[in-house]
Amino acid sequence: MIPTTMNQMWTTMGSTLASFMFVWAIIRQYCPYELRRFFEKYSHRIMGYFYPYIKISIHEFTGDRLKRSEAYAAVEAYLSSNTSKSAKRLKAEMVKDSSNLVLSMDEYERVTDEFHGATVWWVLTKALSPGRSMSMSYYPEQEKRFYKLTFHKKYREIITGSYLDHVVKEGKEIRVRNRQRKLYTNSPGYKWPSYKQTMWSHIVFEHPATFETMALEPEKKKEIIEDLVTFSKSKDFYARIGKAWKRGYLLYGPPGTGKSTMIAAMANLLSYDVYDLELTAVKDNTELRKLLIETTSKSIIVIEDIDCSLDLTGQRKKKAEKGCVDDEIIKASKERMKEPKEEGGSGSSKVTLSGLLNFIDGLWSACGGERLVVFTTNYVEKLDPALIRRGRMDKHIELSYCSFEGFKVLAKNYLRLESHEMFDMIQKLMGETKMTPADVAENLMPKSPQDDPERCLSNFIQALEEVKEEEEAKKKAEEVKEIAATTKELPQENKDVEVTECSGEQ
Ligand SMILES: Nc1ncnc2c1ncn2[C@@H]1O[C@H](COP(=O)(O)OP(=O)(O)OP(=O)(O)O)[C@@H](O)[C@H]1O
Ligand SMILES: [Mg+2]
Repeated sequence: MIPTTMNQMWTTMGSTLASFMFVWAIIRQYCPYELRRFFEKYSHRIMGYFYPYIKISIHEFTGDRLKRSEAYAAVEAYLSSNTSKSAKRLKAEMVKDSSNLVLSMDEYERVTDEFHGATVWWVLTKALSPGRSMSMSYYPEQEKRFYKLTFHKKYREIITGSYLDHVVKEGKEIRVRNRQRKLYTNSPGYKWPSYKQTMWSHIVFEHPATFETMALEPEKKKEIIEDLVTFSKSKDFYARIGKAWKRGYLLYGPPGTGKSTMIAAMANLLSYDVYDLELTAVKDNTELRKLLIETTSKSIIVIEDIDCSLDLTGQRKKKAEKGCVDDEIIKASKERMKEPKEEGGSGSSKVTLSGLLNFIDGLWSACGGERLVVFTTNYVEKLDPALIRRGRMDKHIELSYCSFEGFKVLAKNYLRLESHEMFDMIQKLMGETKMTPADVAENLMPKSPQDDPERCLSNFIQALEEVKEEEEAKKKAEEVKEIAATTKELPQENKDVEVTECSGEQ
């Protein structure tokens, strides 16, 4: 009895559908456009009464088509991790910079997911993009891809209330876990517009430096780490106080004191990407702004040796004296550009101090959020105060010569020694000399297989003694020079006195 009823039901449904399709084909063929639209609209409504399922689409690109949707990327990550076991047709891709094949569901593949008793179906679909206009012709993608989520209307609240949040949250976590961090640099001589969608080139960021391996006083290290971690967790705080979620760090100190190493340690601590901005390769302020817009959140924007990048020092004073600041800087930059450049340099940077100031904390700098801006310099006193004032460069960190505490970190890293009888001697010598962490590290490095920790330590003591002797000799030479200068000046002073006296007598 039941099979007969089922058969009858299927037959009725089939014939109804066939009639509907027939009518629809006729309407499509012969009806004017307005009537077709009208029919489409109402047929969807009618279908809505009988069709118990709800569909949600998550498109790959957002409205302006320049930026990939974060929701799409999160869903993609969620599905490739959670459903690749159940999908029957999988796509294997060698993701750029990765050595492994990454599996994800193939187009039109349908996978099922369960959440708190609700069953949902995901399909990856594509449709032709309506934006195949001339203006978009240089974008290679012409197809709109989107995920379609289907579920019964009785689960509406669960799905829209918590399932979608769960998918996006888990997808984002998966992306952060699997993410290979990148080191970006701006390519000189870049032409815009071009087939490339970004002005940055990148490689995988693989620097091994960490705060643990950095030679730094423990309190200073702790303070910097706490500052960074607090920043990374302060999204709500920055929103509450009405400030863009970014922070500036100025790292200054002599060469070889660990400024670049600290940037790598910062990136590793927070799992941020690094944008190493070569300012001399940036054509002008507009290009600088474009570069800024293209940086992503969770990143560190670095300008190394800011004092050498462009002639940005003390230009504000000249403004008051000579008029237009920009003209002065452009002139200075041009002079610099006449000098032989490294290969690849654009040789025509017109970036100005005001452009750079806007880059750091102008209106555009707020887009994206969660970014650190780091400047390094060997000569902090050369920089324009406007560039490094608090608010732009919020934290100034001086990296200086190696302390005994710093040496202990390096001895642990390089020689696996936490203490040794020679340490007292080293502590005394380090108190009397100035050696950069880079030099200490080099001296502790074993140079041959026979170099055991003791030999490395005695080599280091020898190096310290040599530095001490050099410093003492230099000091003595300076003292001699000073004495010579004063004794040279003396007769001159006496002569003046004599002349005065003579003239007084006359
Ligand atoms: N504080 C430090 N802790 C551990 N290693 C250090 C430290 N400072 C320097 N080094 C070692 O010295 C090398 C040079 O350091 P780094 O490039 O960070 O110096 P820098 O301050 O950026 O120099 P410059 O001003 O010339 O750019 C690094 O490869 C690192 O191994
Ligand atoms: Mg450096």
